[in-house]
Amino acid sequence: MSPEQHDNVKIAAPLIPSAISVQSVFKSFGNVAAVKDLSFEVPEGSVFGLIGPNGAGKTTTFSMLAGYLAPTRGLISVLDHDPDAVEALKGRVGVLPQDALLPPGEQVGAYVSFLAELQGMTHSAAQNAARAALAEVEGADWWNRRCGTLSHGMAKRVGLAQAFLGEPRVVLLDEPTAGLDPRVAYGVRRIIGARKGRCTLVISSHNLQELEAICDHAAILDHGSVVAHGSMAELTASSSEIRFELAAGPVPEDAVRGIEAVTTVTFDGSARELVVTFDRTAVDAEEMIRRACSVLYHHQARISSISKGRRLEQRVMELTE
Ligand SMILES: Nc1ncnc2c1ncn2[C@@H]1O[C@H](COP(=O)(O)OP(=O)(O)OP(=O)(O)O)[C@@H](O)[C@H]1O
Repeated sequence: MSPEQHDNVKIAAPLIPSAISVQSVFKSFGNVAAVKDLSFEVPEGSVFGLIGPNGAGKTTTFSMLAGYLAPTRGLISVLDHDPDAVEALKGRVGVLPQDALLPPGEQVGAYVSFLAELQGMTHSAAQNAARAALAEVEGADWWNRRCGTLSHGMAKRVGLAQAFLGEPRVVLLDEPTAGLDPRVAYGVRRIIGARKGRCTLVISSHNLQELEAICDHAAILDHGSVVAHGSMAELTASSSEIRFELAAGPVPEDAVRGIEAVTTVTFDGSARELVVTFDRTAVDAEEMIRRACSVLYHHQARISSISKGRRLEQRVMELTE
């Protein structure tokens, strides 16, 4: 399927203001078009996932949002400024690049507080901000450690601390859990999750389960273009589609089709999955589950599991090549 054939799921204009706006952005490297006609909005206060397979354009997009790369064409605004407006955005945007390296000979506390001073803080304010940021990533005890002695997971958390310095309004995280063992990755996810509601977070990641759990909005990229964007509920259709996994036994498809507000019913015999879509302006998902369960039980169907919508992973597989 070519990108042009994708049903570009554009959700209605956000009711909340955008922290980041990307409009018709193109980025080429020589004759390689890394990003083509990219447009999406990141609602203020959201946790926004940048999703896509290898080569989709995530890092290029991330680098443009962070002001590291200029678009070839199009408009990006971060908190109503060009992303490279260093002075205007100083202290208001925190960035964790994917391969951020710490200076091995520097002590953690001195390094993080130096970065805080670069944001314009006084020496004592910078020390306080560095202590607060390190405490947030559970690294308060590392103040006197040399960066070069930290494990990969600790270094990633120091990277997060520098991105959180001074309560930025926007935090950009590129692959924050890549290469971490599951326990450390879990800890990093917990730290990021605790930031929810305090700022706008943009997270680029390959880990779709992680993004589904943590993000409330996302853009799915493929071949340099956005193939879908919107709230996680919209992307996974969790408010308009119910999936029933049925154990061996009757599958009363027609009876389910007859339920008021049901729009389509399909049954995948190999997965034994009954997929019910419905008019969500007429009923909510919980009411549809109640109605469908009642019909399924009445016809002696045996329900193994019920889920709302598709997994993000499934949606991404459908939309990307
Ligand atoms: N500096 C560059 N010079 C030439 N081509 C580039 C450059 N940076 C990226 N590209 C190309 O642009 C396209 C998008 O790359 P990008 O790194 O943004 O994708 P990605 O989604 O981050 O991929 P991955 O998940 O593998 O990191 C790819 O085809 C890549 O080869």
